[in-house]
Amino acid sequence: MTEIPKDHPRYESLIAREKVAAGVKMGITSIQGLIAQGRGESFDYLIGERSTKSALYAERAAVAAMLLAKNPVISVNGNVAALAPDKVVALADVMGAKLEVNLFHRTETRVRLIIEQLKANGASEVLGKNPDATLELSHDRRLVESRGIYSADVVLVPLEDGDRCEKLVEMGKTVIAIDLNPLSRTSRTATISIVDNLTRALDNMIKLGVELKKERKEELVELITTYDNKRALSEAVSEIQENLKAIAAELEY
Ligand SMILES: Nc1ncnc2c1ncn2[C@@H]1O[C@H](COP(=O)(O)OP(=O)(O)OP(=O)(O)O)[C@@H](O)[C@H]1O
Ligand SMILES: CC(C)(COP(=O)(O)O)[C@@H](O)C(=O)O
Ligand code: BAL
Repeated sequence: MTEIPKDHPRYESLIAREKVAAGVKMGITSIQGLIAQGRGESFDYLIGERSTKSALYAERAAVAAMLLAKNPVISVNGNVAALAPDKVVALADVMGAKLEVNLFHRTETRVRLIIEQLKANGASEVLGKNPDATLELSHDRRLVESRGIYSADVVLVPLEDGDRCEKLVEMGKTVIAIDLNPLSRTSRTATISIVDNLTRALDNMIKLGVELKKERKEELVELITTYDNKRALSEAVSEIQENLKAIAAELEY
């Protein structure tokens, strides 16, 4: 990895880029994952590279939904495994959730390497190697495990594809997306759309998980029933508008 000086103004973002590039070299991340990361970075710029108010609102509801779930599952792809293997394992622990590898550019080698990566970061069990169920999709993301994504009531899908997200919602599941693009089909079809960077979102969710675990069940139910995803998404778009307006005002001469 290229050494990134700690005092670089975009340190976090450059480290993330190095991690995804290293993921490709290790065979964990698909080459297409680099493009997905670049698209994410551009939206991160637009939201100001911080967790916005609307993101925190969605993250709180997402944590409540995961804590109340009977079978919560976190879906892991090649970008997630490169960027935050320690954080997804920590989140699964706090939430009592299962981890399942689910890939668009699926190869058995990548599935194996990602499982090894998660285990090296402390996961005891990772599903995805032996899919025994299918979603109604015409690509490899259809391959799932019956104990995992197939029967999950709540699924966390970071960096998701719109059509699988839609399918999971159609199956009656609560789908939590993490996607920096509030305009993506994923963001617009998920039950809870978190418009935030994967690494910041996971850090926030781990902290919130520890905090909300101490709450009464009624409080968690209240958080979910009062949550409005349209409001969260609309605020995410407004936050981008405000950010751009502030920059435009600065540039005006
Ligand atoms: N580190 C990251 N954190 C959060 N989101 C990210 C990150 N890297 C990439 N993304 C987002 O993940 C998405 C993955 O890209 P992909 O090409 O699958 O989107 P898409 O096909 O446009 O999605 P959709 O089908 O939902 O419209 C992009 O919208 C991108 O903004
Ligand atoms: C690159 C990726 C974001 C993930 O790919 P994989 O790790 O194979 O699920 C994929 O969804 C895509 O948009 O191309
Ligand atoms: N975004 C296209 C591929 C996928 O994530 O399923």
